[in-house]
Amino acid sequence: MTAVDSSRRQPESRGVLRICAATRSRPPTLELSGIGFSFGGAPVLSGVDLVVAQGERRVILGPNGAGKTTLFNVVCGDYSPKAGSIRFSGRDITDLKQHMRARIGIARTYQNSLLFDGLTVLDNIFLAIRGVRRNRFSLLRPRANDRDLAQAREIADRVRICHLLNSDVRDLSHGQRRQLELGMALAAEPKLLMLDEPAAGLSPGDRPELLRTLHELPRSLTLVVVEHDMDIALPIADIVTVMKDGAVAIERTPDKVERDPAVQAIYLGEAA
Ligand SMILES: Nc1ncnc2c1ncn2[C@@H]1O[C@H](COP(=O)(O)OP(=O)(O)OP(=O)(O)O)[C@@H](O)[C@H]1O
Repeated sequence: MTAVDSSRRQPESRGVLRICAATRSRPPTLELSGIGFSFGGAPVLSGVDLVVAQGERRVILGPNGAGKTTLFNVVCGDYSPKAGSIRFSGRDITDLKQHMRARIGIARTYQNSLLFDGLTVLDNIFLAIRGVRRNRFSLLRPRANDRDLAQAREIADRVRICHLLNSDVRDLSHGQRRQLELGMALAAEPKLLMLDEPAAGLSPGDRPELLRTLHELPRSLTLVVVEHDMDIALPIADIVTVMKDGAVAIERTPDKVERDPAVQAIYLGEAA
């Protein structure tokens, strides 16, 4: 992890800076500095500083309403921050449009499914690939040896649903739909992948599958994950950021999170 402005950091962050020398030595992929956002007059994010190194797995925890999803929306361009700046691979993207952020390598999933019901798994991934290509408006039916179709099959394999290629997505289980969403986010070949509660609603049987898929993602990919389920969150995290009241409250390595009294106090609604 790399500090945006070490003079403004909480004392808790210094331990992480020492511990995470491995990730600190890599260049930052995502740098948020002083991010502020409000709905109407109600502040939701204030002074959020966050730096995620290339290839790092960052998990963001925090109680309901802490601002985690809003932060995702600001990074991906769904919302414009009212204050602060966003840098991606060294480039200031604070004012860049959402579709351009996707094109330069930022992909995300949402808490709720965003799939093309009525189409097959293969069609969904194929359309996600074509959606980020410059020639995406081609009306020609793809040939059997189409490069994008081959890539769609590879992605289905990577997210463990290659046996479902010809299934209508309406017939998939919730867990299979979440795996497909992950595949569709990977279709853009992102540098930064942001997953919003990937384990939400998964059955106990689906969780190990998700965990395996996340572990197998290439280490060149930077991952930022909001997840309430500690059994998913902690095994994949290099660093855990805990948010409270729209700000970063704590940064820890995953081994220090579960028994940390300050983290427990945040979840129990006490002063940290
Ligand atoms: N569209 C909106 N309009 C007004 N207020 C909103 C809107 N979306 C979120 N909020 C408020 O902003 C705050 C932060 O919400 P957000 O969804 O970012 O929190 P979160 O940490 O992701 O919570 P959860 O874990 O429940 O998903 C909450 O108080 C929420 O009620």
